Parts: sequence; C-alpha cells; structure tokens
Amino acid sequence: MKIGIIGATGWLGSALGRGLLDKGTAPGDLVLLNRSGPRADYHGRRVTWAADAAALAAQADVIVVSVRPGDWPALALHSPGRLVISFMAGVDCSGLAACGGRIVRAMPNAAAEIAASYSPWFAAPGVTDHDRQTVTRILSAIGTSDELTQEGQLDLMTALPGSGAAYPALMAEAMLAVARAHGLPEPVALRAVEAAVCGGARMLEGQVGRAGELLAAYHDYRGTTDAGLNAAEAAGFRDAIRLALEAATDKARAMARPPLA
Ligand SMILES: NC(=O)C1=CN([C@@H]2O[C@H](COP(=O)(O)OP(=O)(O)OC[C@H]3O[C@@H](n4cnc5c(N)ncnc54)[C@H](OP(=O)(O)O)[C@@H]3O)[C@@H](O)[C@H]2O)C=CC1
Ligand SMILES: O=C(O)[C@@H]1CCC=N1
Repeated sequence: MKIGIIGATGWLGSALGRGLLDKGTAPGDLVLLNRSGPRADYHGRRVTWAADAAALAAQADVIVVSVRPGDWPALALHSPGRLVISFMAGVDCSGLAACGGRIVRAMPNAAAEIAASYSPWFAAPGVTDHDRQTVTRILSAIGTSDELTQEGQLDLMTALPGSGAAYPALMAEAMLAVARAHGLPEPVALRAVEAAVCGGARMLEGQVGRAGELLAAYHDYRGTTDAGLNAAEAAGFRDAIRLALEAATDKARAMARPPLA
C-alpha cells in the first residue's frame, strides 16, 4: 500500500513520515509532496517525491493531507477512490468532500515528533472497516488513536490534545519568569522548572484520572504547595484553562463554519 503525504516536510507531516519509516514502511511505499521541493535525504532514506497533488493522487492508495488549512483550497486535490486522511484543523468533512475521496479527519499533536501523539479521528460516511484498520495502523506510527462518533467532537480535540506542548510551555515560561526574577543562575532555573513541569507530568502518566487525588494529597500537608495551589485557584487558574480551551474550540468551529457574508 502506497501512502502519500502532502505537507511531508512540515511539523506533523515530517513526524508522520519519520514514524512510518521507523516502524517499517518501505521508503518505496511513501510518495511525498511539499511546497519547497524534493529532499535528497528524507529522515536518512531516499523516497519518491511527486511533482504535484495530481501526481501524488495517481500513485498513492492513501493520502494524508498535512498542509495548513489556508493552503487547502489552492491544493485542489482530486482523489476519487482514495482514502484521504486530513490532519487539518478547522476544515470539516464537507470542506474536504470536493476531493472525491473517502474522508477521515484526524487530530494529532506535536508529540508526534516523539511518537507520543494522541490522534482522535472521525470517519465520514463511505469509509470502510478496512479503511478504519488502515487509519489506526498509520496513526500508530506517531502514537495512539481513537475513533470518534461525532465530527463536532473534533473541535474540542483540536483545542485539547491538538495543543500538544503549548500549555506546558506556557506554564514553563511563567515559572521561568519567577525563577529568573529571583536571580537564580539560568542552568539552575531551567532544571528547577523542568522538574516541576516535566518531572511532575511524568508522575501523572497513565493515571491522569487520579489528578484530583494527587492534589488532595498536596492540600493535606497544609504546607507550601497547599498555599501555592490555593493562590493559583484564587487567581483563576481553572478559569484560565477553561477559557483557553473554549476559545480554541470556538476558533476551530469558526474555521470550519465561517459566518455567511
Ligand atoms: N502543528 C501542530 O501541532 C498541529 C497541526 N495540525 C494541523 O496539521 C496541519 C499541518 O500543520 P503543521 O505540520 O504544523 O504545518 P507546517 O506549516 O509545519 O507544514 C505545512 C506543510 O505543508 C506544505 N505545503 C504548504 N502548501 C503546500 C502545497 N500547496 N502543496 C504541497 N505542500 C504544501 C509545506 O511545505 P514546505 O515544507 O515545503 O513549506 C509543509 O511541508 C495543519 O492543517 C494544522 O491545522 C493539527 C494538530 C496539531
Ligand atoms: O494551532 C493550530 O491551529 C494547530 C492546529 C491544532 C493545533 N495546532
């Protein structure tokens, strides 16, 4: 089965290309396209580059579309009979239908880079059971996935797992600002924040449902972390997260369904 990736040198497309190659897809089974032109070396392999979207669609059985949403219309992909997996935020199934393929929308995140994406996906009518297996197999090259039953759920998925490292990065920046303001040497500040953000997150891995229990354990000390958490709550930490996710969800929804002029 030949897999085409449109946007193969972008953040997600490149991660998928590397993941597929690392997990055993033969270089000859990849057909790639980008805007800036073929690369002699693609993650250490020689792969096939298509001249344009039409040439890629002619060769690939499955086409992954990983260009930015604004670049989709000009691509004018015509791929009847192909399974088309779109990574694009805010381009819904009706916006993808013009390509004529069997449509799946998946929402990976930047952790695809380290094969740790969670990529929920939605299949439009016409997608077969065999297609579903293909989607699961392709997405397994960059992490895990689940099929969603309603396309609308993808808007929240775009805001939530789709945000990847964004909110941890925001937390790290905020903590670094405090550490620097206290005059900590930079290497110490970096290690301290890494302990709080990355080390802390590792402890939650596989048991995020027990976050409340962990918080309760900290509160029970009635010590320094309890004081800090109470201040964060009073300053609106939970509201800030809720508003951020709602704003991103609304944006995804608005991109897919722009208001009528
Ligand atoms: N990045 C993220 O964290 C997430 C992104 N997404 C979605 O994934 C999609 C890709 O995002 P991302 O990887 O970040 O984007 P990038 O900007 O990193 O990559 C875009 C890719 O598209 C290629 N491209 C642009 N126009 C064309 C064209 N006309 N023909 C062929 N190739 C083209 C670019 O080529 P070149 O390299 O030559 O410029 C590049 O390889 C987006 O739609 C985004 O909404 C979804 C979830 C998370
Ligand atoms: O910020 C964005 O628009 C892209 C899509 C989802 C996550 N990142």
